[in-house]
Amino acid sequence: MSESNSPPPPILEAQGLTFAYPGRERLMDGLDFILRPGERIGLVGHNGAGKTTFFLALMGLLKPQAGRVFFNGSEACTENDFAALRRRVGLLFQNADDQLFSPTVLEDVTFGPLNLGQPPAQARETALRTLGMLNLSGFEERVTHKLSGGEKRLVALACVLAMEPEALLLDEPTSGLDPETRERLIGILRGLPVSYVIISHDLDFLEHTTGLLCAMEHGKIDCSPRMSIHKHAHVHIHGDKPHVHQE
Ligand SMILES: Nc1ncnc2c1ncn2[C@@H]1O[C@H](COP(=O)(O)OP(=O)(O)OP(=O)(O)O)[C@@H](O)[C@H]1O
Repeated sequence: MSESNSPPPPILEAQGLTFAYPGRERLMDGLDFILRPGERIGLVGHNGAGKTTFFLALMGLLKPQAGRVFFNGSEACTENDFAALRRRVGLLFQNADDQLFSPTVLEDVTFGPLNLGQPPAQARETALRTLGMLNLSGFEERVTHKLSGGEKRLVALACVLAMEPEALLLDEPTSGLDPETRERLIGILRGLPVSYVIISHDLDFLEHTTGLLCAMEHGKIDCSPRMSIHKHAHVHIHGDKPHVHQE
């Protein structure tokens, strides 16, 4: 097969990640994971399983004791490599306050495009367009720290999307959202032309926004087909494990 016919490399790949916080048991123990172009993955697992920690390792925000991370087929080794990865992969933090730091919404959403080198007028345009896409027009001059929890979450998502990322890592995006906003988020995610991984305990949300379900347990991630959410499957929590009834 000629090189041009070979499939594109995974957007993100983790090989053999191993990590423990000092004095704690291992949260990742030879963990492998692949996000391919076009894939939308739901990641479930009990509280404290290490899902957020895994995202931080993928982004280079935490250094595993062993293992490798690849971005578009190239290994990310240095801090510069991970900085480049972070310009192309958006992480929505579990806590929106970790994402928002500017006085106003517009300043916060403009920060990413400016950082990517867009001239101020273009960065402002990008930010306004992104806010509009999320139905947040009119929020531009709002004081970020005075927003409600759900509003903060959407503004944090706007900050991530304004960078026009190739892939998204979303850590519990529905927490704090009312049913209407949650529905709006489902529509937004379904319309995005990006691959993503969503950590969530909300299996109904994952059923609507992802095509593959993976579970993190005992330091590894299992994405075997039996975990997939099928169109007509009934999904619910069985014990602390996602449980899928086949037709
Ligand atoms: N900086 C830290 N130092 C020590 N332990 C930590 C640190 N950060 C997280 N932990 C612990 O590591 C474990 C895994 O945390 P993590 O947030 O990755 O889990 P999670 O699967 O995302 O959980 P949840 O579903 O509750 O958000 C937890 O027991 C947590 O208390």
